[in-house]
Amino acid sequence: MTDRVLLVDDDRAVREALGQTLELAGLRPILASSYIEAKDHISTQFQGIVVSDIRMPGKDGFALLDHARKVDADLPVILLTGEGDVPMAVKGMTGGAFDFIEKPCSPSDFLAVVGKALKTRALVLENRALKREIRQGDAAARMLVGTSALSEQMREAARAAARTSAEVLISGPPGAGTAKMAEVIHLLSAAAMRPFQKISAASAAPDTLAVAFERAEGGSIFLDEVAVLPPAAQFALLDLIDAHPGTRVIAGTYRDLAGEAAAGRFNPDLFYKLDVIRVRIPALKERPEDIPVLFRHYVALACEQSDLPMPAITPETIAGLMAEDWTGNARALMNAAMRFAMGLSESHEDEGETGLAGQMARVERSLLIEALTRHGGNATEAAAALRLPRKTFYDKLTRHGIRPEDYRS
Ligand SMILES: Nc1ncnc2c1ncn2[C@@H]1O[C@H](COP(=O)(O)OP(=O)(O)OP(=O)(O)O)[C@@H](O)[C@H]1O
Repeated sequence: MTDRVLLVDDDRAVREALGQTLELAGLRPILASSYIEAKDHISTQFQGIVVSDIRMPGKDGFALLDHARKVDADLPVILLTGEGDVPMAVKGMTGGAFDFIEKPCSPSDFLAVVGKALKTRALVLENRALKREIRQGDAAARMLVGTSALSEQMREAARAAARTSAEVLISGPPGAGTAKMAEVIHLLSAAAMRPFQKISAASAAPDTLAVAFERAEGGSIFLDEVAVLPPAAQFALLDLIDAHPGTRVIAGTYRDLAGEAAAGRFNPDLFYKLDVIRVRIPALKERPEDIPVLFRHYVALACEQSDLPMPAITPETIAGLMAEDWTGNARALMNAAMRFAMGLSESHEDEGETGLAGQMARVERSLLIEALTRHGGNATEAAAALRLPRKTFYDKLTRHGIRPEDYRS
């Protein structure tokens, strides 16, 4: 929301009176008494405008106007002038001020000028956000990394959920990215500029939930692992959802919530309230093509963050990664990437698996899993896809300890 007004005046009485006027109008003033105090609030992302007195001890309002124009030429600065100070006002306008207001002025005149400037600012920020989005792709493309068809389905699901304001239930194994998905849905939604609150359900008391709803008003609340929400908090959540229709609840779970409700371990009314839009995050082993992509992404990120040179990622490293089960999903892979970037990755040499035979076995294993996943656990179809006789296929499954039923969709 573009509702901030950086109000700069060395006269405390004026500052407080105008500040109150702004607050009464539902705006969020930041009061400053000098150039120095005001300066650091000014940035290209500033969600508001500047109103500054011209005459101040030290650097004056013109200096602040100059500074603001240098940081962000599209940031409206309104100057406050003394009564009849026309030459000052003219100087301000030629210096790029948005408008000027003569002191003393009525609250309605003051708010009219401020309102116009805020509207201009909102349009500029919105335009920039749109341009950024066009340049970088949307939040789903940027934040949900992966090239598999399942990844693309995930991004589409995020976009579809974001187009509505209904409750969302995200299911997925631990570490697979439920929290990330919730954030993406929020960022793509019409409430993107409102707050996003994340709560861990296991420790959530009714009071914690009430505070979160207050803070997130108009935005989204993400409840991590909602199945373990204590019973009292489950009741409170039902009421809070009804009392805050403008705030969206996005719940994450790695348990079967319908099953939990049927077994009497989860409030069924709450289940139905949350189960409006379903988004499933597949485990990493269901989309092995994403493993190298995610790994490279996080190695590059870790190197950038720690100012390290990007290490070479050899086909052997990739083969090793592909052969792992990744029960810890994206989180575990991300940690492995961080360790790798820092040269701390564990060596498999002791396991005697780095030779050609070991690497081929790992690749073979990942291909078998991939085929089973793609064919929903159907061994006949998976064997046909790999052009293997069924018997050979089953022998290989046994050798690798793979069970087709684990991949049934
Ligand atoms: N598709 C993805 N692209 C990029 N990063 C991802 C993706 N999925 C998950 N991650 C990253 O993996 C880590 C784990 O994701 P997240 O915290 O969302 O998982 P979670 O399912 O909520 O885990 P848990 O419930 O166990 O905390 C995060 O750092 C997240 O940024």
